[in-house]
Amino acid sequence: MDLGTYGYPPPTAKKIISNYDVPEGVEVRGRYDAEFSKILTKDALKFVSDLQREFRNHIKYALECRKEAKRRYNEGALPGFDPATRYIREGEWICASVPPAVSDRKVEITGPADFEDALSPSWENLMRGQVNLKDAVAGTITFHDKARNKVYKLNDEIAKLFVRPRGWHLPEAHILIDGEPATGCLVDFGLYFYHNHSTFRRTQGAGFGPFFYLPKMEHSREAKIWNKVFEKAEKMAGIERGSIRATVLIETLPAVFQMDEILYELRDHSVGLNCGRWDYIFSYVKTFHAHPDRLLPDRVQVGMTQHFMKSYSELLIRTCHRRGVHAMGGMLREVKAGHDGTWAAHPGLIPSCMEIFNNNMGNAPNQITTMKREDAAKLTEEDLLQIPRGVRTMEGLRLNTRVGIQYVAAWLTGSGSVPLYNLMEDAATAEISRVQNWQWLKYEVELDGDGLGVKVNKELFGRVVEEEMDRIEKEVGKDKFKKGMYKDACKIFTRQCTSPTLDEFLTLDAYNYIVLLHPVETSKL
Ligand SMILES: CC(=O)SCCNC(=O)CCNC(=O)[C@H](O)C(C)(C)COP(=O)(O)OP(=O)(O)OC[C@H]1O[C@@H](n2cnc3c(N)ncnc32)[C@H](O)[C@@H]1OP(=O)(O)O
Ligand SMILES: O=CC(=O)O
Ligand SMILES: [Mg+2]
Repeated sequence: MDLGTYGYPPPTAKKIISNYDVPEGVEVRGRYDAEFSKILTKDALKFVSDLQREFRNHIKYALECRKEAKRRYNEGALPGFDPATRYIREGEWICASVPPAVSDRKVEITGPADFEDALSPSWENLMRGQVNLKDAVAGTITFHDKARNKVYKLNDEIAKLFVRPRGWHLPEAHILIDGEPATGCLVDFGLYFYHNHSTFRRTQGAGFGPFFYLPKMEHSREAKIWNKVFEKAEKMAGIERGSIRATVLIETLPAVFQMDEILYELRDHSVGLNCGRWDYIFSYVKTFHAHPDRLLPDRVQVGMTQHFMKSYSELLIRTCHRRGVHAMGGMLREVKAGHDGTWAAHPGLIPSCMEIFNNNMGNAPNQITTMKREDAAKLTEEDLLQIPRGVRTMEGLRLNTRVGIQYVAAWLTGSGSVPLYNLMEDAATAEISRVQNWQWLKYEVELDGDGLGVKVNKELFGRVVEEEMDRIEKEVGKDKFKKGMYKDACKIFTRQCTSPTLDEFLTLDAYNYIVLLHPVETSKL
């Protein structure tokens, strides 16, 4: 049978069996579950399909523009500030004032409300995520871990939820709107907003919200679409314009030249920008994948002290504070530089993060008015693009391969966030491993840090893959190795590292492996 893209049958004479009550033009091809049906209500799906129909052409256009920019970078052009929007960068304007509910954001725990880097977007994960979010906003979420006989419930004082929908590029293959897969982020946003806006504003946002993180944008035209989506949502809900607030992750290289423009588009809905450093490194490689003079050293050497990273975070702080909103970022170095808060991926990190921010900021909730970083105004395109310094080693190649394969194996089996070798791996960090291997192979780079003059080529990589698979098997044990999807992961990762053209996203290809469509039966007609 021809399964077409994402494995669903082409629209011939098939009758979909689904117990979901759907509006006109919408098909739900994910597994039916009574819990999910409380999320996938006809009205909520109608809201999602309205968003899809109104914005699909804007989204298609924005993704086409990404391709066009890529073509230019591949021909040698560099990303830079857009002369056409100088008036926005130089103009005096500020964003709407920060809602009191989120004025202090010194430490944000990541994971629980993430549909993005930390999540494998299977139907089960996404829908369970929506069910959990609804219960969390209602304050009723509980979990009984039977194996450990432990019951989890919310404390009296709870963190404010920021939900991170997927990036613009990811489809949701289990929901078809007018015969096409829905845009993943509109499903994530639409279902969550529809069910929770009212409770959220009452219990968490002090009249504002819901709050969002927006990932992986490359241009302000993409922020403009989000702004319009927010306005439409506010209108549908009958709430004041500017109620919804979002922090945009600056995590692509082109977006660093668009920070003012992105804030400007979202000025009624913004609560700042965040340095998404891992995707940013990935994006550096991707943007310059046709530039052999811009090869990265080992992944572990690309930290915040690299000039291009330091410049990016300083310009982000300056931009945010000039426009009256938060600059979210990293730790000690960054709090001193002017960041207003950080992410912690594990609760064990919270006390030290909190201590560092409290010690450096005193009782102030943030540094928006006190750390203007006007000095960062002098940062140039050259600063933001400076080639990272360091060396490449065999261990770097091995680690990328070992981590990349294990991450993809975990992702294929439902986990998007995996602690490996004392680091928290997610889709963004796995992307660095993938594109770095691709780049080194493509340009047959010399591993100059080992002093052996070894060049990376397909033969060497093939051996590395074999040896690292053996090592993974030893580390995780034969049983887990057999049951896990390590061989599929190895196939996906290796294909992407060696393909003649660089795949846009690791997860786009891997998504085909996790789409599980609802059974179909042949129509009697
Ligand atoms: C580039 C980026 O996008 S960065 C952000 C993306 N990455 C993330 O968000 C990662 C988030 N982190 C996680 O999901 C988890 O920490 C994991 C899955 C990696 C590890 O989880 P576990 O295996 O449960 O870790 P561990 O056993 O050390 O956890 C200790 C306790 O902290 C809890 N915990 C761990 N991480 C988190 C978290 N992020 N949020 C809330 N609670 C957490 C665990 O539930 C556990 O609680 P318990 O002892 O009461 O049962
Ligand atoms: O989303 C965060 C990142 O670093 O990427
Ligand atoms: Mg990211």
